[in-house]
Amino acid sequence: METTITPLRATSLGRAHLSYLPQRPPVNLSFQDLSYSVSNGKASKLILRGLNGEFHSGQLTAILGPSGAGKSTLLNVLAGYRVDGASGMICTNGEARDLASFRKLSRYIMQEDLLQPLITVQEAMLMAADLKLGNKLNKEKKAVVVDEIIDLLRLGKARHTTSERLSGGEKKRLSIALELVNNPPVVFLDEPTTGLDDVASSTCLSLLKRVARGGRTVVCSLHTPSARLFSVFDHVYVVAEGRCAYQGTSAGVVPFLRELNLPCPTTYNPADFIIEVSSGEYGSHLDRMVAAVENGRCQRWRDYGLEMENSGCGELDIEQLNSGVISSHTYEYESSGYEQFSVLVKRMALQTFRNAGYLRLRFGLHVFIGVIVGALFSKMGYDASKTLFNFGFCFACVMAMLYTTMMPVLLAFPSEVMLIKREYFNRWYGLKPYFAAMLVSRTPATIFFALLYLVIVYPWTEQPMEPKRIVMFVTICILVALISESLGTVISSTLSVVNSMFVGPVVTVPLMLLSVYGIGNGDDPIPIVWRLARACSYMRYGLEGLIAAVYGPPRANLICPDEVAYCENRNVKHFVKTMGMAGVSYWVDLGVLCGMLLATNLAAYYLLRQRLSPNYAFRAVKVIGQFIKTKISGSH
Ligand SMILES: Nc1ncnc2c1ncn2[C@@H]1O[C@H](COP(=O)(O)OP(=O)(O)OP(=O)(O)O)[C@@H](O)[C@H]1O
Repeated sequence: METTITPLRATSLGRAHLSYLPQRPPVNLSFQDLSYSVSNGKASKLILRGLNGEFHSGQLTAILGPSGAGKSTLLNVLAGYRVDGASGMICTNGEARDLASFRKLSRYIMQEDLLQPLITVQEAMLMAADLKLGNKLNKEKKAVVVDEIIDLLRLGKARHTTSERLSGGEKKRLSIALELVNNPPVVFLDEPTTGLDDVASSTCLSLLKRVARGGRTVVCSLHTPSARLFSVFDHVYVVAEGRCAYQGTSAGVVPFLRELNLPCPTTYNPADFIIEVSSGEYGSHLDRMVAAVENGRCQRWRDYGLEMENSGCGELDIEQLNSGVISSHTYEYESSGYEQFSVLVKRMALQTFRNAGYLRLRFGLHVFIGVIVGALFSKMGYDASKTLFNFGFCFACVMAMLYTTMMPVLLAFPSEVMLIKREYFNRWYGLKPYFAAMLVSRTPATIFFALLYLVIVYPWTEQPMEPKRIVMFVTICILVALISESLGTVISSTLSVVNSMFVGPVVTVPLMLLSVYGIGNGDDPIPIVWRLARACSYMRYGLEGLIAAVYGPPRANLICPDEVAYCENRNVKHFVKTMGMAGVSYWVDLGVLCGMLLATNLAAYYLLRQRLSPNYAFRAVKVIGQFIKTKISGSH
């Protein structure tokens, strides 16, 4: 379908005045014999059992059911968030769903409000508009779109508040607002009222109903809504034990149950009652309910009471739709890779500068470590009686570069991945622009802090003040810092914070030990296995590079203090030989470090891609991992 952008008239409902948004086709969603199972290594567990149903555009649909019934799973499968393990047919407008095309048309708002921190509502909305609408609209029109959505979701008062300071309800509304920016025809929401009080839930649901009235298919999974909230829904789909226990209007619930000889007490909330009945609190009636609605096939209750309520979708003035066909949609992003890159760099830079506390902490940390290292190795650069200690200084620099850059990544990146996952799934941007923006935005800070540390320690420890040696030393330190940062990204791109913090040291300690393996051996050869293992340690190349920068030829003999009778390591060449680094070339080390930086970044990119959309090999590895985990936990 050609996406045309025309100003839309205000709807006759006078509620959803959205101008300039791309017109989209209405999307009716239906599914037949939908099953979903998970394998836990030993056996597979059937979670959804042959469900059928239809969710129409212009309607607000609730998926209800007892806890553990399969509501979120159904939503995940319909949204395409979970694909493996699903069987059956999912159709859009009567035709088999094409997942890639469907993802472009649908948005999934997850239970947790994963919002970019330190960005105001207005900024977040404008950035979302830049990413999702590209250059099809000029700045002024994008501002109009943003203002209208902010008004629609009543976020005007919080316009200049940063996302972490928003209330629970405002966060939820911002999550919804961000996904409405390019007018998606289908919106899925997992538990949109969780954590909200009754008033906030009511506001949220009536806003969603307005969104639906704009012609979108809005589907939410919900726990037990109050009777007032329940009546807001146009369509209710009850799931119990992975089967459909009711499908129809909210008004149809009571007569449906009455027909099955399950009269709802007049003072009772019908939503609570149908959930209690389906969960077996009044005996086992689930089979009868499932049979009465033919596991979701029966349409008898679909329009029940709609004439009375005058709220059927037939009454709607759905102006934001046109008659396009979905299948001819292009799968491209609305904005170019470069546009995505520049918006993301701007967003990341803004977040970095606003995070003053973190910047101050990082600044303080580098100064603190610089002072400690400087004091420990004070004036040892020219002192022939302390040459061995000066070697220790070079090693300390490698360690400082390793831990000061890797640890923040291990701590912060796993949460960032969750955010990327949401935005990537909802097609805000591609991974390449994101990854490039991440590298561009974080590298200057890494270089700045490495320099801050070196400005303290280099002169304090009296290393040679020759410009060439300084540049060589600084370059190696920066490369070690950048590799450590990328290695942190490799580790944390697939692991949780806890696991990352565990795996980080587990990976780096052997690399650290290997970097000093064979030191002091002089010319004695070390076994090939250890040589090969040592070749994998970037810290080894870092250490060699620093030694070459400081002691590489031409360097005069060191000064032996008067009070010391004999300085064994006065001759630099002799010292380097004793350390087993006689044949070391600075340029080879530099080249290998550059290669390793490239390799770690490629690995980080690959793993992040697999985390966001895993290929078969990666999924197989995950299943094998789960299998091993089950075996291990089963054997205890
Ligand atoms: N990956 C999985 N492995 C094993 N069991 C799973 C997995 N995912 C879901 N389940 C099980 O499937 C059932 C349905 O889960 P789901 O999250 O869809 O329920 P729900 O209806 O949304 O529940 P709640 O209202 O409590 O959030 C639960 O019993 C859950 O334990």
